[in-house]
Formats: sequence, structure tokens, C-alpha cells
Amino acid sequence: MLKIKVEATSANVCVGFDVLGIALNLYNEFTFKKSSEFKFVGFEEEFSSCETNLVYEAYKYVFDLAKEVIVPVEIGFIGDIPVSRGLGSSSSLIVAGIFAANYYLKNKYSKRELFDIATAIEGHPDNVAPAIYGGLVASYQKDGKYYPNIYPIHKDLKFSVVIPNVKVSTHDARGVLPKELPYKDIVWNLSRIVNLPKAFMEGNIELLKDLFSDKLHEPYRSKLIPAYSDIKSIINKYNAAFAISGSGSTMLIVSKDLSFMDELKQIDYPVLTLEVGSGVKVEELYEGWWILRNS
Ligand SMILES: Nc1ncnc2c1ncn2[C@@H]1O[C@H](COP(=O)(O)OP(=O)(O)OP(=O)(O)O)[C@@H](O)[C@H]1O
Ligand SMILES: N[C@@H](CCO)C(=O)O
Repeated sequence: MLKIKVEATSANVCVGFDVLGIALNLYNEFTFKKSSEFKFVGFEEEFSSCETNLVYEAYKYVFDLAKEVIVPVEIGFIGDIPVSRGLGSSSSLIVAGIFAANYYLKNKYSKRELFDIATAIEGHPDNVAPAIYGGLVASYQKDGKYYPNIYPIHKDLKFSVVIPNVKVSTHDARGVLPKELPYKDIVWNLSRIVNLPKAFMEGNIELLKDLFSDKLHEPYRSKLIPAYSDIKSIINKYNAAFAISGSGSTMLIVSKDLSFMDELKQIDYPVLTLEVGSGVKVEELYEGWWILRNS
């Protein structure tokens, strides 16, 4: 039996559209047990079939790629990552599915190759990279392969997420983006993303506040997110940086203190303060013990 824990991820980190993401310690946990047929336990009804379950789709993708006969399993799920809220729920399912398949394929693929596979299924690397590697990860592509770079984060930084009770599917949120952008908007983002690792490394909130200003996606998506303007106005009064998390509806706040919390309570949405995550954990039950089997 296999147990795979995958963390939530906040993609884009404001100005790193489709490039940057950070792992946060909110988890989905999956178990895989060999079975005579595929079974889905713990998923909502609508996701409890081979046709609708993303873990299965990712698992099958790897067996097909390897041209191997698929191993039927019972997939168990228990999780805290909200669905379609900009916290990488889909990536967590994809990463679990491909790491489980790779385990049954005796680690045929390296971690970096699994990163390529996860990106191919998800469509962009910025959630799957931190889900696999942990931390703050910037990804780039060369010759069709994806490569991660992990950047240090100052220990005093706190990551709070405000989670509206509204689903925003990534597909829909990509649909509202313009097909073309002015050069000056690209330069605006480039000038910020290049300075972002320094701000995270130093824990420099003043710099983070300056850099958290996006022109590639946030202006077009803010209308999909209830109370976006109200929450942004509150956070802007404090020593804290604010952005949409992934494609929304969650909003990310980076700060050193939580002085904004009292005022934020006026907006009646759940707020969690999370630690930076450390990446996927694959464990095998071996003679009564859970043994770490990360590839
Ligand atoms: N707990 C879950 N059970 C079953 N399917 C899930 C679960 N969580 C996510 N999914 C799948 O992932 C899809 C949501 O993916 P989507 O990319 O829209 O949102 P997200 O990954 O939460 O947000 P973002 O990519 O912006 O961080 C769901 O429609 C479903 O197919
Ligand atoms: N970079 C992606 C992250 C969401 O999954 C987007 O913003 O559409």
C-alpha cells in the first residue's frame, strides 16, 4: 500500500504568471492499494469514476507513456485543499497519480521527468513544480523539457490565504485573459519578477509590496473574485503584499505580522496562515511501517 501526501500550491506569486509557484502546508492525502478493479474511496460522487477522476487520468497517462499494462488500484482520498480556488487542487491530484504510477513502474521515470509529465497534464508548470519540489519554485522550458529552480524564503515570512466560497475554474479564468498584451506591460512584470527572489530571500516586505503588482492576469481576473477590491484595500493599509492565488478565487497575503487580521475579519471569508511546504511525500507500508519512497 502506498500513501502520497501532496501540498497546496499558490501559483503565479503575483507577477510570475505560469512560471512561479510556492508550496503551502495544506494537504491532500491519497492511498493506493492493488485491487481487481479501479475503486475510488473518499472522493465526491461526481469524481468517483475512471471517466471523471483526475488521479486516475494522471495514473493512466504514465502507464500509457511507458507502454505498460495498467495496475488496477483502489484510490483513497482525504484532503483539505479546496477545489477550484487557486490553491492547486488539480495539481495535487495529478502529482499523486503520476508518482503512484511511477512507483508501480519501479521508478522508471526520474523526478524531473515526472515534472515534465505533470506539466503536460496540467498545461503549465507553476503549480506542479512546488507540489513536487516544495518551496518557491521558478520553472523554465528548454527543448520541451521543464526545469525547476528553488529559491530561499526568509523564515519570518508568513503566507495567509483568504478563501472565498466561490469556485473559479482555471479554464474559465484563462478564458478572460487577452490574446495580446502591450510591450510595456510585459516590461512592467519582467522588472518585478527579476527582483522577487531578493525580496523573498531577505524577507523584505516593503520591496515585496512594490513588486506585487501584476499586469498580465490580475487586472482581468479580479472581477471574477468577490470582495477582491475590498480585501486589497484593507491589506494595502498594512505592511503586507497582496495577490490573487493561482487563478483565484483565493487571495494570497505575504507579511511578517498578522496585524491586518482584525480588520480582515469584517470580510466573512475563512483565512488560513500557512507555512512553506516541502514537496510531495511518497510512503510505502512495509512490514507495518511507513517507509519514505520519494523518487
Ligand atoms: N478533491 C478533489 N476530488 C476530485 N477532483 C478534484 C479534487 N480537487 C480538484 N479536482 C479536479 O481538479 C479540478 C479543479 O482544477 P482547477 O485547475 O480548476 O482548480 P485548482 O487546481 O484548484 O486551482 P489553481 O489551478 O488556480 O490553483 C476539478 O474540476 C476536478 O477535476
Ligand atoms: N498560471 C496558472 C495557475 C492556475 O493554475 C494561471 O494563472 O492560469
